Amino acid sequence: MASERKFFVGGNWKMNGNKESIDGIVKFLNEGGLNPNTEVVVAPSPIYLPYVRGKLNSQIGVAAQNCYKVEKGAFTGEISPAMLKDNGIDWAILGHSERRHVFGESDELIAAKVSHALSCGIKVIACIGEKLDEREAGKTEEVVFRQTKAIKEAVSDWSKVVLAYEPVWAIGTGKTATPDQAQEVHASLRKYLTDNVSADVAKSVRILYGGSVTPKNCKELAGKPDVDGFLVGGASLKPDFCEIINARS
Ligand SMILES: O=C(CO)COP(=O)(O)O
Repeated sequence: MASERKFFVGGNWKMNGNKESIDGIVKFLNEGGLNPNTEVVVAPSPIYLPYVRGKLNSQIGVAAQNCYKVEKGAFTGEISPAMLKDNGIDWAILGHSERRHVFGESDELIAAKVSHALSCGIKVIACIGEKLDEREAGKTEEVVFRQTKAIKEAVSDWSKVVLAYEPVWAIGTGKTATPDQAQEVHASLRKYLTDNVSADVAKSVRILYGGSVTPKNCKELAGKPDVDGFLVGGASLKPDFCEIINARS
């Protein structure tokens, strides 16, 4: 089953890097002997998007970490999907937990962004995930289903969407979900998609895991049948990111 879905590894650089450090990352990615069976996309800070696009091998995709829900206008500080397209950028991460919880983005706003990005030809890495108190209260499914529902209502073409399950308690904490915990949620999400979208979409959509993925834990996570790749933060800034990209042979 999992083999029908191309393994996908995204590197979310968040608000990190400068030209010098980016040159280093680009060098190891361009020369890193990456598994051709893995789709790789990196997401630099917006100011470096064209810089990175210009330097990276064309097989490696580049994503924005966010974009806005309309094409243009009086929205100081925002970037539109049309502007991404204009700069050769094909992907956007939307609904990341830091956008939700540091910048207060709602399911409704994220859905509007997903819908507009797709309509402009930008592919979407749509993020979902529960907070620690929600997990401890037994509400993991309720939260990720609510977030997925908002996203599914905005999606016109699932072949342009990758889902990323990133439990908030695992992001940047060094506390990874166990492979069984990740598999359990991924399988529930696939069942949700079967019941609420279609069996075909459930079978074909890639569900990534994110949250303290490292070269050490990536292989075991990648061995789970419903884990189709990773969205990696901290470890995507280091040369051993290549080991994560090659986690599944
Ligand atoms: O938020 C993440 C990727 O989007 C995960 O970050 P870390 O890999 O640093 O935990």
